[in-house]
Amino acid sequence: MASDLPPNWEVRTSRSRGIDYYYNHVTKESRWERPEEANADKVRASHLLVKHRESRRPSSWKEENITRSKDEALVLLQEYRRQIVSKEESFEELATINSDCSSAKRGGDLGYFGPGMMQRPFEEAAFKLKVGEISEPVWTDSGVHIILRTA
Ligand SMILES: O=C(N[C@H](Cc1nc2ccccc2[nH]1)C(=O)O)c1cc2ccccc2s1
Repeated sequence: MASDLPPNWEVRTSRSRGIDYYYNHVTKESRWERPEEANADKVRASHLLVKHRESRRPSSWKEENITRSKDEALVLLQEYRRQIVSKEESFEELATINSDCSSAKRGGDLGYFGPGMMQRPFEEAAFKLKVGEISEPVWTDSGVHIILRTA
């Protein structure tokens, strides 16, 4: 995404070849290819996960043995989504209280991630979102999620 150079890099022109190269004045490294921002192919997102009895690990910090059905999990998640979209509650607040993922301790924040780092349905949904947008319910082997893209 960001086309500007990462910190400490500058463009120089090779005297012998007459073409641009890239020089890092801190590390004194030079290279022909343009250095990309570290997060160029990454997104940052938070999520609220509701697990069910068929989840890959039907247990969480909230509940040792999760027995709700998939349908019950979806009803719960859709109510959380309604409260967030109507601005009755914040995403961070509801994720902290209700998410069955350990990221609940960080308001649902998963940090930056790139392709191949999260379960595929989650990754595909997250990369489709614009910053600030909340997904529809997304099913993975872990349960059902709503995702907020934050960067
Ligand atoms: O896989 C995790 N937690 C699982 C539930 C889960 N399953 C997921 C699938 C996709 C994205 C996030 C997900 N979180 C658990 O607690 O059973 C992660 C927790 C955290 C915490 C901080 C940052 C990344 C992660 S990924």
